[in-house]
Amino acid sequence: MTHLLTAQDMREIERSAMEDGIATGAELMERAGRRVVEALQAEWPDGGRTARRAIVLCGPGNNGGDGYVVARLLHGLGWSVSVHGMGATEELPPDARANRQAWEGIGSVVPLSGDLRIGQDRPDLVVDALFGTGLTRPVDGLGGLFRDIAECRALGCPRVVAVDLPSGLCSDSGRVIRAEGTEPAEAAIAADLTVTFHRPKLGHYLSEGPSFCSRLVAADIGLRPEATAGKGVPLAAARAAALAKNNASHKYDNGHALVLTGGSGRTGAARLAARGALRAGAGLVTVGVPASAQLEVAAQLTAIMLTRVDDGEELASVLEDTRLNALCLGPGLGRDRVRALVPVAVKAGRGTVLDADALTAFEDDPAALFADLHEGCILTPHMGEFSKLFPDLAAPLKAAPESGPATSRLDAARAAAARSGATVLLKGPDTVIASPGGAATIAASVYERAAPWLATAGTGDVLAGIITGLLARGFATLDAAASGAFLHAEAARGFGPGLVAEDLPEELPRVFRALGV
Ligand SMILES: NC(=O)C1=CN([C@@H]2O[C@H](COP(=O)(O)OP(=O)(O)OC[C@H]3O[C@@H](n4cnc5c(N)ncnc54)[C@H](O)[C@@H]3O)[C@@H](O)[C@H]2O)[C@@H](O)CC1
Ligand SMILES: [K+]
Repeated sequence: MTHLLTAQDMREIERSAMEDGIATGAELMERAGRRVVEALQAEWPDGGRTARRAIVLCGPGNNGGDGYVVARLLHGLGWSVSVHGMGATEELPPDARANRQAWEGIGSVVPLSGDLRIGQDRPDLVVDALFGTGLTRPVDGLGGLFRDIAECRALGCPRVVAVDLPSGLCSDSGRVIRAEGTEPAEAAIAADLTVTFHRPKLGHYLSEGPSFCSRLVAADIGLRPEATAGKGVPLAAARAAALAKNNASHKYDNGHALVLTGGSGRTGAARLAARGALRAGAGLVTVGVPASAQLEVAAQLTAIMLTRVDDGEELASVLEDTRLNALCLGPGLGRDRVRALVPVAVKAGRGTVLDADALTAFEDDPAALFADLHEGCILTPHMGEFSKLFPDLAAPLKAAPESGPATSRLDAARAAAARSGATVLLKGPDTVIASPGGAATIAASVYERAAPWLATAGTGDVLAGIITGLLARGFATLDAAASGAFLHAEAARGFGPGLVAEDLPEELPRVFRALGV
């Protein structure tokens, strides 16, 4: 399982490797530079043609040190290399200084100026080694150069390789560190390929990270895997063994999910969720319908059962059946029904997914919702819904982050989980899932797992249903949310272009087969 690290984690891993004599800083830097060159050769094998020209931009720290290694190695491969550097040689940290001096034995270092325009030089490659995990404030005075690089890159030349991280991007949040009023494109360099070291960082996966990194390679620089133990946040993945069913099991062994619908004309979202719960493997799924919508829903369902739930009292009596072990409220529920049904559902103490209306109906009084939430509850907001329930936690995500490490979506989800007492799944291409105790997972549909067709109406309802189905099957809360988000994205990827929400549950059998379930 891949774990995403913070900059602090990485510094600790590097420090312990040096203290334990695993490698010196100079060795790590040499390997880092070498891995970058290997990765760009593997990415662009056509780099073997003659007239290869690179501009290497080197910053004032160890990221810049890696850049001086890359410059030396590219020169050794016959490239024509120009180096533009920040800071004076004697001010650089020791390993970076040594590598700059080694480069100075080969060529010059032009002081980096914001007036540099790469369009005039027409290089094949720009190596961005300005800032990596040490970025703490907006990059100053280089906006014009960054815009120039972006404009040239948009025309197809040069290619841009980022060393460790695109400069300007915050390693812990994936947000561009920038002054209020500036655009991300003038505060960070978008790359075609990003080569990071040892393990990916949170910033490669969260927020703007993937769009600035484009392609991500995590290269081995000889740090021990054990050094990472206990560090980082795992990327969600599905475990075939956990998803498989026992051949001897009865339908009730796989739980009974109850999904509550809205009134007449508003039942589609809950039916989508119910179908998701059934395909995720719940033994039985029942939809709870108000009298006004009973006929409409009955006409649409076959394997899914139906029971009448008009108000809180009826819900309480339905829930006397303790075999109903997972509940889903929100999709299409309608605000009036939310206020009547959510408190009863939550107090029943079952695994409970609250989505859509079940969240926004508490906009005026989130504390009223949080008061009864328990560890079996999962809130599944997208950013708009999150802002309504947790406006103070959403605010720093909307403002330009002027210093690093910046508040991340993970920080916000963790704080929301702690406050609400429920697991919070904050939806996006970088879905973050946090439980009240601080445990977290990231279910990212980015890079080779991108699922752009998921951004369509009704897909969130299916996600709520899949998670409810997994809760019914007995998955622990965080695991249900993380596995549900993973399966949901895999179903979207498997179906591909043209996907609509109805396709997601029907794609799950193929996802299970591909996972070896
Ligand atoms: N940690 C590790 O295990 C390894 C780190 N390496 C490289 O070292 C990098 C981290 O190096 P550093 O910690 O020196 O940090 P950086 O090289 O990212 O930044 C250099 C320094 O610039 C200053 N700074 C921050 N924001 C600034 C801004 N906006 N304008 C001007 N100065 C600013 C800070 O004092 C910072 O320490 C990694 O990204 C990676 O490229 C590699 O050499 C290999 C191993
Ligand atoms: K960089």
